[in-house]
This record gives sequence, C-alpha cells and structure tokens, in this order.
Amino acid sequence: MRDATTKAMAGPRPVVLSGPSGAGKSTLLKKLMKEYDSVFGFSVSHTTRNPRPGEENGKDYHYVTREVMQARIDNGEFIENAVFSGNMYGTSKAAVQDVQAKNLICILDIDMQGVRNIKRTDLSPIYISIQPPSMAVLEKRLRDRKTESEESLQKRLHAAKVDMEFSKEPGMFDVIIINEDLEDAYGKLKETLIEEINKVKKVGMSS
Ligand SMILES: Nc1ncnc2c1ncn2[C@@H]1O[C@H](COP(=O)(O)OP(=O)(O)OP(=O)(O)O)[C@@H](O)[C@H]1O
Ligand SMILES: Nc1nc2c(ncn2[C@@H]2O[C@H](COP(=O)(O)O)[C@@H](O)[C@H]2O)c(=O)[nH]1
Repeated sequence: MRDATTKAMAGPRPVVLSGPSGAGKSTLLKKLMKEYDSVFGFSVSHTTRNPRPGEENGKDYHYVTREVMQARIDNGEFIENAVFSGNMYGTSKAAVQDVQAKNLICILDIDMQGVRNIKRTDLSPIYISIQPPSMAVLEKRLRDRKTESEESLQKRLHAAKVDMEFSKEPGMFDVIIINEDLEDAYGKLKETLIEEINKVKKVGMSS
C-alpha cells in the first residue's frame, strides 16, 4: 500500500475524519467546508452504494458499479479501499491529488479499515476520530436520518462497536472528538485544525 504519488504533491497536511457511521463526520466537515471554502477540499471517494436523496455524483461520491470499482482497484488507482456494510468504498489517488494540486487541505472521510491502510502510505495526515456520546444516541441519529434499511442499520451499529474499540488503540488518532453538542464538537474540530488553516490562509494572502 506504500505509495509516493500523493506525497509528491505535498502541500498542507491532509486530514482524516473517521468514526462510526452516524457519528456526525459529514455534518462537521460540511460546516468546516462552508466556513473555510478556500482552505479545505474534500477527497471524493468512490462507492458502489446507491446515492441517497440529495447526494450528487462527483460531489458526495463517485458512484460506480462493483465491476468498475474492482477494475480500478486492480489497476492501482486507489490509495486505499474497503468493504463497509456490504458496499465497496475507496479513495483514489486522483481524488487526493485534485485537492492537493489546489494547495488546499485535503479531507478524507473514511472508515477504520481506511485509517489502517492510510497509515501504511506516505500521506501523513492528521487523524481525527468523531465519536457519538453513546451507542443509544448513535442508533437514534442513524434511525432519524432515515437513510438505512434495518439490515444496513444493524451492520452499521455492529461496525460502530468495533470502531469505538479500535479508536482506543494508543496512537491510532491524534484527536478524539465526542460529538454530543454539535457546536461544541465543531469548536474542538476547528481548534485542532487552526494551525493548518492559518498556514493555508497565509500562503493564500501572499500569492
Ligand atoms: N451533534 C449532533 N446532534 C444531533 N444530531 C446530530 C449531531 N451531529 C450530527 N447529527 C445528525 O446525525 C445524523 C448522522 O450524521 P452524519 O450523517 O453527519 O454522520 P456520519 O458520521 O457522516 O455518517 P456516515 O458515516 O454514515 O456518512 C444526521 O442526521 C445529522 O444531522
Ligand atoms: N475506507 C473508506 N471508507 C470510506 C470511504 N468513503 C466513505 N467511507 C466510509 O464509509 C462509511 C459509510 O459511508 P456512507 O456514506 O455510506 O454512510 C463511513 O464510515 C465513511 O467514513 C473511502 O473512500 N474509504
């Protein structure tokens, strides 16, 4: 998995947001990208899952068939890939390079398998885990989101238990943020990233 392609274009340090499905990763990263649109760029992953209402191809994900995804993986186009809740997901080299070429902070929203795989690359991101306050709250958020079938919901809750244990492994994450109150969690996320944000802003002002 060690790969120098993304390192060659190194600019600001990328950011990995991970944590259980439903913990609030997308909610937090959308807030961040809205407030700092000229600082962050989202690494648009590929997936074989169906788009949810309101999601856009090329913006939220690149939606592909299993055949296309597998062919691209076999062709070495991905930095990491994983199967989550029965669907394939992956970060392409192009997704990261597109953001890095603009000198923006590249944000990856990936599961724990992705975190393990990214740790074997040269990307060297800041690793942040977004955690729910409890499994009960997580289940309520996932149910209220109304995006999952009962089967998918159960798979995601099972993965969440494993994920929350995994996040306790020493050194796995630079920062763990409990997303109970959204504004508090967002404040902690900004605090964690403010140094990198200011670096990018400074370069933007001098160019
Ligand atoms: N602090 C919060 N308080 C209450 N609801 C929240 C909070 N943060 C997020 N939510 C809600 O919880 C649901 C799950 O959030 P979100 O979709 O951002 O999770 P996620 O971690 O990105 O999930 P996935 O990995 O499945 O994409 C959403 O409906 C969102 O509006
Ligand atoms: N390893 C990877 N995981 C990814 C990637 N893109 C998203 N994800 C993770 O999948 C689950 C489910 O996402 P959802 O959009 O179907 O709810 C979530 O934990 C994401 O973080 C990827 O490229 N690689």
